[in-house]
Amino acid sequence: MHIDTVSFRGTPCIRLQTEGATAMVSLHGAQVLSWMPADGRERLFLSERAVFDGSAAIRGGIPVIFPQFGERGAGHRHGFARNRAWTFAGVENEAAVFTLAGDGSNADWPYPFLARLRIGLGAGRLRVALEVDNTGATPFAFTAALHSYLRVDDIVLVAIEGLQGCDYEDSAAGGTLHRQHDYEVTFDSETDRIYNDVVAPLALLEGAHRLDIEQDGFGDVVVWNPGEQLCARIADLAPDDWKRFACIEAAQVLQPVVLGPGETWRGGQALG
Ligand SMILES: O=P(O)(O)OC[C@H]1O[C@@H](O)[C@H](O)[C@@H](O)[C@@H]1O
Repeated sequence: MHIDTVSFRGTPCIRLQTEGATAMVSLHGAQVLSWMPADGRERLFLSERAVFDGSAAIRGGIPVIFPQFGERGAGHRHGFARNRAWTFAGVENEAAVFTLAGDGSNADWPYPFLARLRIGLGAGRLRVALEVDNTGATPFAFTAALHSYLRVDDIVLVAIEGLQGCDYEDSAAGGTLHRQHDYEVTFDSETDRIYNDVVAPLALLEGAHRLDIEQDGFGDVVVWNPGEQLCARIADLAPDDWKRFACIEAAQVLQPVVLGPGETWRGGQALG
């Protein structure tokens, strides 16, 4: 894998290149901002209005959500990891490794930890894996997600396969519980769901395009698209951007991870 440091949209990034594919990873948040497989077609959505000055999370790419998903806890919405400077630690086993260490001084989540994000790239495949070590002396609990913003041409033509039969919490309808009866998930308004116990691989379909999505370690899948009305209220999205992405997140939300001293948790998402 060829690695160099570049400025992308004005923010310092590590660029990964192999077999004709390229990925840009921002040191801010260890966030993959761009992924172009060898066919040269960008697969991730990154908002033109994304903020890169650290004052907010970067809207798009693959934000790392840790140690709190959404507002399920006393800490920052979607956790602090997406707003921290991570360290590029080099390449190990063909994957670029980024680390973030906590010394327990964070008031909202006061636990020592070491997080590693491993990013592997192939001609047509991207794999992102999060590892968390408990480096302290007491157990801690956390929730997490790889919040992938997958780029589409028109959300109304998009379908997700692989969730039929799964139960989900509908966050856009007050957290009510439902079962996915239809074979495909499609989008016609705000969609914000947490599917649990997902085992089948997923696929994002749009016309002739298909993106396969696999996950391991993570038990849940979050599907999010703000729809037109919520999109209009999100400052770092353009009014039409809701048409341009579907978030399919490998997540561990409904059953928090509990990690004892010296233990490690791992979860990953592969796209391709
Ligand atoms: O605006 P944020 O903090 O990046 O969150 C975006 C969305 O992230 C999704 O994961 C949540 O399910 C949504 O409820 C939320 O709106």
